[in-house]
Amino acid sequence: MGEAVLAGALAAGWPADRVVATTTSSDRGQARAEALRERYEVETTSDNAAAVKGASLVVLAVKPKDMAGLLEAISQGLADGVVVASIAAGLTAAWFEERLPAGTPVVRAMPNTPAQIGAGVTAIAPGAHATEEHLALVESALSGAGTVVRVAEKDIDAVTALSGSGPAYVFYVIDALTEAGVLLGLRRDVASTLATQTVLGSARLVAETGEHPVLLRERVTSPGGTTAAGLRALDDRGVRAAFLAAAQAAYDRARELR
Ligand SMILES: NC(=O)C1=CN([C@@H]2O[C@H](COP(=O)(O)OP(=O)(O)OC[C@H]3O[C@@H](n4cnc5c(N)ncnc54)[C@H](OP(=O)(O)O)[C@@H]3O)[C@@H](O)[C@H]2O)C=CC1
Ligand SMILES: O=C(O)[C@@H]1CCC=N1
Repeated sequence: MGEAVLAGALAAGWPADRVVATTTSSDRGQARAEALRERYEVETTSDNAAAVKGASLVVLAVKPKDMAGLLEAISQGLADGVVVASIAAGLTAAWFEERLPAGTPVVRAMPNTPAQIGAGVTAIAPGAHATEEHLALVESALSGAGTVVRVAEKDIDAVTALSGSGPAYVFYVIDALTEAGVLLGLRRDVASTLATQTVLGSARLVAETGEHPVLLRERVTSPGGTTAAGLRALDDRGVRAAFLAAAQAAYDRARELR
């Protein structure tokens, strides 16, 4: 996810020669550093404390369990006026503020993996010391990865459950539709193309017409036709309730991560 944020910042016009990406010093981390240098022509290092010196924006993209150690390593070296943005699930702005020098502006961000192709959606929310100017800086870094929306921080766990985790639900649907096509005798590659383009086209239709999904669904559903039969099977199996339960479970899990 950190790489997607990096690619987005460069796409948004942040100059590569002013961006430093950090990795671990493990073999895997070093291989990743080499790949990042080749792909993006940015400086890389495994010295987080050195990387943050003089930075105006520090984006933290490690797993929640690794965040406390990372903050310990960088806190002393942060420049005055730096903005710290975190993309970690669960960890609140207050959690960061407790571990950073007093008054550090913190912005919480929740991107999603379509950011890799500039088609992500990211919600950002200010911590206690973050101003409009700080939010605008973070937004400018993330805007190359897709749409950016602003929310109150109390809503970030809900965002995590919906759009942060959401691509996985959609991939699950694409995979299930592909299997359904195979079950009905279609070749796997044909079924995969049909399932993928159906999800892509339907999402674009919602986004580009601005019409309500219920109305668009009704237009597909001819009286006494095939779609009505298919939708009844989804209702009979509680698929809508399953999506609500999935979002609730993801939300609850985000709150357990702190
Ligand atoms: N995946 C997703 O869809 C989304 C993830 N997030 C959040 O993004 C964060 C990262 O998740 P994700 O990308 O999936 O996880 P990954 O494990 O894929 O990425 C984390 C990366 O951080 C590196 N790392 C760990 N410690 C350090 C360190 N001290 N210095 C530099 N690099 C370090 C790891 O290196 P190594 O492998 O060498 O240990 C790894 O490459 C999480 O907090 C998650 O909640 C947010 C939105 C969406
Ligand atoms: O699964 C996770 O914890 C992360 C956060 C949002 C998407 N992936």
